[in-house]
Amino acid sequence: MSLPVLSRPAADPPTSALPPIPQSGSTRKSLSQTPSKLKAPSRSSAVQSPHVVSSPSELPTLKSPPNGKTGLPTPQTVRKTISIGSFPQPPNGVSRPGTAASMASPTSPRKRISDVSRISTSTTSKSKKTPRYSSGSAAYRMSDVPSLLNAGLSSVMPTVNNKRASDGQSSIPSPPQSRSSSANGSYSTSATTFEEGDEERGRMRETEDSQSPKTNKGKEHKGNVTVSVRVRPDTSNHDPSATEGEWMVDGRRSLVAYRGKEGGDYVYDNVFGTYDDNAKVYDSAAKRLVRRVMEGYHGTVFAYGMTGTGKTFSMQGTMSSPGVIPLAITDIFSYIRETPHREFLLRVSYLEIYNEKIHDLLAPAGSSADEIKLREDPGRGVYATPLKEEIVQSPTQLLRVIHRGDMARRTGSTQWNARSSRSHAVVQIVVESRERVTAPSNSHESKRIAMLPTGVRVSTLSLIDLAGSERAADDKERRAEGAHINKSLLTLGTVISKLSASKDKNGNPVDKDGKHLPYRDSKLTRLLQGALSGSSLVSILCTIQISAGTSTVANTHTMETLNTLKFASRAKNNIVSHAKKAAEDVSSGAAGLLERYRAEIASLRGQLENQKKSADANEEKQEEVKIEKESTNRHEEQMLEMQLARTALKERIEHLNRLILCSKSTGVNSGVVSSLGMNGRLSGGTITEYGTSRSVRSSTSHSTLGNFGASISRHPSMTSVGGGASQWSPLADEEEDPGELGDGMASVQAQNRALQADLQDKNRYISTLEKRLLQARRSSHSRTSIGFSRVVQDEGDVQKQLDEKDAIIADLQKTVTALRSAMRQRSIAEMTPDSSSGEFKLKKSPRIQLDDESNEAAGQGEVAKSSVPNISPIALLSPQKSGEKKRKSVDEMSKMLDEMIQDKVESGQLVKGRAGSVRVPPRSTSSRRHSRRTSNAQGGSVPPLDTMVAAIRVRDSIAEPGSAI
Ligand SMILES: Nc1ncnc2c1ncn2[C@@H]1O[C@H](COP(=O)(O)OP(=O)(O)OP(=O)(O)O)[C@@H](O)[C@H]1O
Repeated sequence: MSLPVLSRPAADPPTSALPPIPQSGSTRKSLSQTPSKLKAPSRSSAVQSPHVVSSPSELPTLKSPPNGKTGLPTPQTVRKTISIGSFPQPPNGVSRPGTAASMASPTSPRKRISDVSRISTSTTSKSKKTPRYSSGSAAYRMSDVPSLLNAGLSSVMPTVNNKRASDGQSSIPSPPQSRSSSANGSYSTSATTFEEGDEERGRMRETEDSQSPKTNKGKEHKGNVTVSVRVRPDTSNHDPSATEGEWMVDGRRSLVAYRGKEGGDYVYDNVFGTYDDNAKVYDSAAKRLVRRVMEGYHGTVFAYGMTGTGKTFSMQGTMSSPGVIPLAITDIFSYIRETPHREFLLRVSYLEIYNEKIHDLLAPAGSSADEIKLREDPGRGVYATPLKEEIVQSPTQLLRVIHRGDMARRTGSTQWNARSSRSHAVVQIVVESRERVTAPSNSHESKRIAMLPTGVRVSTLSLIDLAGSERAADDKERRAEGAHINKSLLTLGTVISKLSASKDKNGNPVDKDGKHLPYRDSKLTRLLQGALSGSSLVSILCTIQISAGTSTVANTHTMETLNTLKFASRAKNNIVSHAKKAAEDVSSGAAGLLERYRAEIASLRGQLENQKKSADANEEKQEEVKIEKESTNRHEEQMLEMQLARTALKERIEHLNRLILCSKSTGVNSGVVSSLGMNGRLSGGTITEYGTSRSVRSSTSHSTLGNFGASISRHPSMTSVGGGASQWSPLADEEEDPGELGDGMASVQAQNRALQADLQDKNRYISTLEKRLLQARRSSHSRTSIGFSRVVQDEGDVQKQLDEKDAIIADLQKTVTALRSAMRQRSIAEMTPDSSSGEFKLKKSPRIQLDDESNEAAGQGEVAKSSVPNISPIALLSPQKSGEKKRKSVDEMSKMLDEMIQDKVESGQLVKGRAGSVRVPPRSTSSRRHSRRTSNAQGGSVPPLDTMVAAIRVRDSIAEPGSAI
């Protein structure tokens, strides 16, 4: 069969978001005028459908088209349950549905389902006054019913002549495929190619709504309610031909007709046959509602039907054929992707009503949650609380959450369904959206934008899988569950029927708010109150299973199926939706999570920036502290170095001070005297020798012979005394140092050391000379051996030189000996300033005294003992009188030495240097001869120096008996 191409309506497609009720006045009128004549095609009288004609005689019949050659029953065989507002009404007189009886008229014995297409054709062809109607009921319905859920469908539906794959019937084609996105990428749905235009129309309607409120005033929005019927394939073993002729399912015309007892024709928004899959069901029954929810409307989709008829199958589906819920989730996220100018926040909850108790299916297993109650809020409507809500960001995440809830749902095996849902399950997806604000470029702007009063729109999509109505089960528990289920379903039917009953003569509900309706009789109706009372878009999917035969089961199925069909008819007729797009709430109090999150994000951003600033400041501070610390460390290091240097300097100073003190106290420490081994000499000391030694000291200090002065500081003796020759610097001042007690004792000591240094230097000088002499001898011998004849003439000169050297050496040795002797004498003089006087003994230290006792006569010791008072060693060692004598002797000795040196200089034996030093001059032959002569002429006469040397030798021979001079 080819259907005529649907011509676009002359007028523009509907542009109102919430279009006026598509019912013509006649339609509503006809319904209102004929309620008494209509009765439900059900045996049950509990709920009477006012839209079903009970008698074919009372109903107008559809005439066959003039060219009707189908041989199909007369038009009256097709019942018209067309009072459903969203459906286009046939022209006058043809809208009255036929009855079951009419369907079973002789002219049209039982029609087989396979004949439906012909039925449809014949039916429409008979309507002469309404050629459009004859062209296909679905086609003109959609064009004439610009409801929100099928808004503009006619305008985008190019043709309606698509052959229906199932049942060989034509049906409303699905919108073209617009996307293939899915949560898992495993499926796709048709649908949204036209949605851009659809959205545009939606917006236009929205604008019109706001600009011309009168347009919708007083008009019903029945087009916002979609009722669909889905026929489940019969899996029973009975002969499928048994149902033929008894039931007719015409998907193209959305018709279900029962020609049995109390049968009739039922037309809905959608009728899905056994071969229609879930995608088809979703596209036709729920897709647009989901889209409207994303635009800001509340929407409710629920499946109603007898147990085992495919409610869960339709809502959840399978992996290969996902149902309404997963497909809706896919579309939700597709919409979000396609709407970049808005931002969304999704949160989902999942509850079940089991035995009239609400359970949170997302609550962790085993958690003792509080009892969930239903509350009502003017803004939110009726809602369950406390209920766990999860914010989801992807289809997969949302599907996982719902799957988790499914796992927690109560199911049980019944005689009709191995896995029967024993509860009503409600998935609620709350969609928050707002205009997207430009991403801030800086923090200041961020704060400013965050404060903008952009409103948040909150809408809710409720996807409900009701438990199936059922006959009393054998099992007790199942019976109890069934009782609750049936009670709630009965209440639902009652409410829906009362919705109808509460209408006034004009067809308007008397109580728009539904205050007097028994919503509170069950949790289900209470929860569905908002949807049933018209604040939301509604899509009801009723599932049936067609059975034939006369068996009890078949009869039960038939009864239940008819009840379901009646329920669907009542729902379609009675539910009036006033759904409006939710306003964008700019008040902070009622703002949704999105706004709160936005504010929180702004606040967190502010905090982050503050933290960043403080972190930067901290970093700077730390840097400063670090630099400061480094400088402090450097400073400390410097200070430490300085401290060390100061300490070292201090130590040096102290050391030097100690040295000074030591040097000053050298004469004080009598122990030093004994360490010098003076005791033995003390006994042998004479006044003459003492005086000699003093003169030597004087000579040293005043004449500064040679390098004596320089050598003093390096003298080992100084080390022993002062702890280090190098630290002995103030020698020059020593001569000026009057001594610790001002008696010149320290000077004497220093002179003593100076003499020792002199002695050392002289020794070195002597050894140097000896070495040179030896070298000269060697070279002389070698020269002799090489060219003896040639040098023999110089032999005399060499010999002379050697003699002269020997003489000088001898002189120097003598001088050294004399100096040494003088030193010793002076030391003795220090200790024995006046050996002849009894004063000495009196002033000796006790130690010296003891030593004396061991070396001298006992008598003297006794005197000493008896006469030694308790006098300090300093006093003993620093007798004023003896000091004067010593100074005098030293001066005399110095004077003598100076005279001797002067003699030597004058005689040419010594040459004075620039710095007052003296040296032996290189002798000329004449001078050497003169010297020899002088020496010979003098014979044994000894010059004054020699005399002194001799004296010293004498003394040395006393002091050092073993030493040979
Ligand atoms: N249209 C269909 N096509 C194929 N199989 C279907 C269809 N509808 C239902 N079924 C199958 O029928 C069985 C029962 O379906 P389902 O559980 O959905 O029924 P129900 O109405 O939810 O029952 P209950 O109310 O007891 O939960 C399942 O095995 C399901 O796969």
